Amino acid sequence: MKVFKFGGASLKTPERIRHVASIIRSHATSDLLVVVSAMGKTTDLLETLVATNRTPQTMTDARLALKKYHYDIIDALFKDASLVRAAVDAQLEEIADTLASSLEGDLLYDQVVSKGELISSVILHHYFTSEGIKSHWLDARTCISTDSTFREGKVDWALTATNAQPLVPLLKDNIVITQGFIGRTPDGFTTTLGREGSDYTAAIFTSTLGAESLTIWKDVAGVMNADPKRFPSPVVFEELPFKEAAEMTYYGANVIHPKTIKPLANKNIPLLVKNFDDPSLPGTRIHECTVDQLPPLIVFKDNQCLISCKVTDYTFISEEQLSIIFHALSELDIRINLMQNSAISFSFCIDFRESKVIKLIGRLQKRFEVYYNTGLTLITIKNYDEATFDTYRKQPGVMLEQSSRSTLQVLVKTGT
Ligand SMILES: Nc1ncnc2c1ncn2[C@@H]1O[C@H](COP(=O)(O)OP(=O)(O)O)[C@@H](O)[C@H]1O
Ligand SMILES: N[C@@H](CC(=O)OP(=O)(O)O)C(=O)O
Repeated sequence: MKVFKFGGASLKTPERIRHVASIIRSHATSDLLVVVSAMGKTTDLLETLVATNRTPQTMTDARLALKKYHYDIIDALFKDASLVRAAVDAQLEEIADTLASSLEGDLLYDQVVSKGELISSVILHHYFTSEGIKSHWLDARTCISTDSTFREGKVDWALTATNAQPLVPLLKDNIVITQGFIGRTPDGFTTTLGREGSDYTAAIFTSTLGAESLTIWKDVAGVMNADPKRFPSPVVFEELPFKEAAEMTYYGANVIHPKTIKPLANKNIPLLVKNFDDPSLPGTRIHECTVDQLPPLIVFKDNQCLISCKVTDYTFISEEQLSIIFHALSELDIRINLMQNSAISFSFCIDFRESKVIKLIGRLQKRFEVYYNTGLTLITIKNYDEATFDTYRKQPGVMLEQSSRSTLQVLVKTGT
């Protein structure tokens, strides 16, 4: 069996959804698990419904936009849209009920933001069925078990593997369509696996079911040495070792979610990144291989925050102080993207998630003088050559820089 994953960019219009059906039809009508994300920018819209600065007006606008966007897609896909409209309405009503409940914070976020995938998978299931593709709709939450770390659910692999077993016979006669990005806690709350986490869901199913491959369909020709939205003509890799792909995603190449590689590499299952618009293109095969002489890989990670902790009494930064900082980071589940220390201060760069950063700074201020900057981009150049090394070091606004024999990282001021 195989697993296919289609992201929001591949599902954003009725034409693209028709194209998804044609890709599926040309590959198989059974032994295929299809994982889908929310359509287009739906997840961003859902986030505005739970944002801390939401106003009645932004909420009304977002609700109307959500309904109109999905209705327009449904009306273009179905002759009789009433059944599918009703299914979408049911999800929208659940969102309204949840927003009116006493839930709050990250728990509320996950109950609402998870709805995008539920809506898109219902529409696709009905569309496949109307097109004669035998499709079974699966609620991914009945398989993907997580703990209660809302917004970043940690997967219970053993339970998930047990939950997924009933899929094996089901896949013999149908394709199974399910949602990326979402899971469920033991006490029945929905969790999300982190923004852009549908790739990870697809890898979990692939690994758990022992599928022969995972294909992620993207709006690019494959994995490239730089984001084509930032660079005019990057090189497309035909193949890439798991290790290189894992490092690229770790540094922030958002073509694949960082957690996707490990479950596949551990079971030696190839990951194919294929072009959605032109499936005849070879795409990129990520697997166990060696590739000589990779070109410089350039990765931009936006929305970074630099925090500097300075000791106040001229003591040098010691293991004890570092342990206080790392303990706070670990308790708040924050990952460091770059770090550097001097005699009396320790600086590190993390993703800017406002609520977490505020909590972290509050804790660190008890022991240190704390300074921070936001609106930064971390640029990583792996396998740098002389030209790229010079270009990136000399650009304006560099706040922190670090290089090893093969990798250069610069943290640059880009926003406010
Ligand atoms: N190294 C890279 N190679 C290819 N695409 C990249 C790379 N880095 C960033 N990207 C971006 O990733 C995008 C695809 O990811 P994404 O928008 O998350 O797709 P989806 O919605 O299908 O999950 C591309 O449009 C491209 O701009
Ligand atoms: N819809 C979620 C999960 C996801 O993975 O989406 P996409 O596959 O479109 O990146 C998000 O936008 O974060």
